[in-house]
Amino acid sequence: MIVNEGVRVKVPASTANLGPGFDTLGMALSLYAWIEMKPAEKTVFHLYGDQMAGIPLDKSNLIYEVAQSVFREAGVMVPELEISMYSDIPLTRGLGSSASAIVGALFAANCLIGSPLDESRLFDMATALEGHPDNVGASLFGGIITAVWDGSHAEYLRIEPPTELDVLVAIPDFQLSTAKAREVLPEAVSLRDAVYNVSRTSLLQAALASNRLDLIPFAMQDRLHQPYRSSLIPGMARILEEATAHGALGVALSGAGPTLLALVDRRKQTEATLEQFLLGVLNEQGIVAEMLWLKPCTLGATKLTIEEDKSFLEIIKGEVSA
Ligand SMILES: Nc1ncnc2c1ncn2[C@@H]1O[C@H](COP(=O)(O)OP(=O)(O)O)[C@@H](O)[C@H]1O
Ligand SMILES: N[C@@H](CCOP(=O)(O)O)C(=O)O
Repeated sequence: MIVNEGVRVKVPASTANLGPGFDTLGMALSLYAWIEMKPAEKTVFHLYGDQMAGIPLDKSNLIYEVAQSVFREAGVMVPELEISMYSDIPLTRGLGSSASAIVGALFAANCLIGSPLDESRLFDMATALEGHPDNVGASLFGGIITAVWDGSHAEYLRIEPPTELDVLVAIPDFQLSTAKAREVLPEAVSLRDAVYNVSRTSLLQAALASNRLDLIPFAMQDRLHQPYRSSLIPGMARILEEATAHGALGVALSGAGPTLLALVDRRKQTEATLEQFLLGVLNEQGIVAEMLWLKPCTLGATKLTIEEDKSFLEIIKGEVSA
């Protein structure tokens, strides 16, 4: 099998659990990570950007481990790698940094050895590693992903995001790991709560697939995880309750939090009011938050052409400022 000299890939962030779609419905967002992977004499890492603090620089690094799982699966040996990564996706905030790292590593490693694994296999491997398909599906395929996972295989349908949909995220200045945010969830829920979520997830998917933004306010609520996680994010309960009165189509915890995400109809021009409301509520609770306006990202993981005369960092600088 041919091992290429090097590959560069770009991967979007994602929001999991979109509205009522707990562990099911994800959307790719216009915030990115870039990875360069090359075979090397000795493994070395170059991590750039404010978001990479604390990431291991040895073979326990997630990107390295995931790449090796691709090589094992394909029956190829590439034991030593030079890995460069730059990311604008904040760590442990509910915007899918781990999913983007897993997908980026799988995709880059597969490209490096001539893409012997198909997308479906990469999706299964990514879901097994992440534990749920919504984040990794969105980062791999882009757009809005509705997915099921049977423990060994993930199946999905990709929905093209409505063109008028904007996304506001409020990213609190504290981390909340997915593992910690899963500990507060109950083992079982009532039939009533299950029906509450099933009906809204069905309506939300149909509304997104048919450009019916007007139905989103009736379909974004959740009873499977948000009520239990609410105590971990001061101000969240009020934001979930009142954001639609301040111009959001709907609001949700992004992934396992602490980021809060609002869906907005661009034509309504409610940006300033909504932003002030979200920030005001969080500030009242003593929480500093970064507010970012994003768009749904229609592209998933993408291989970039390597321009021989440009370094990894030059490419990133060009992309980030574009
Ligand atoms: N580029 C990366 N390289 C190595 N590990 C990463 C990378 N990005 C994320 N991770 C791991 O994923 C963890 C965050 O995952 P998680 O708690 O699921 O939050 P989220 O995915 O929402 O950011 C980080 O603490 C780190 O261990
Ligand atoms: N469905 C998962 C989603 C975790 O997403 P992340 O972006 O916070 O890693 C959950 O809610 O536990």
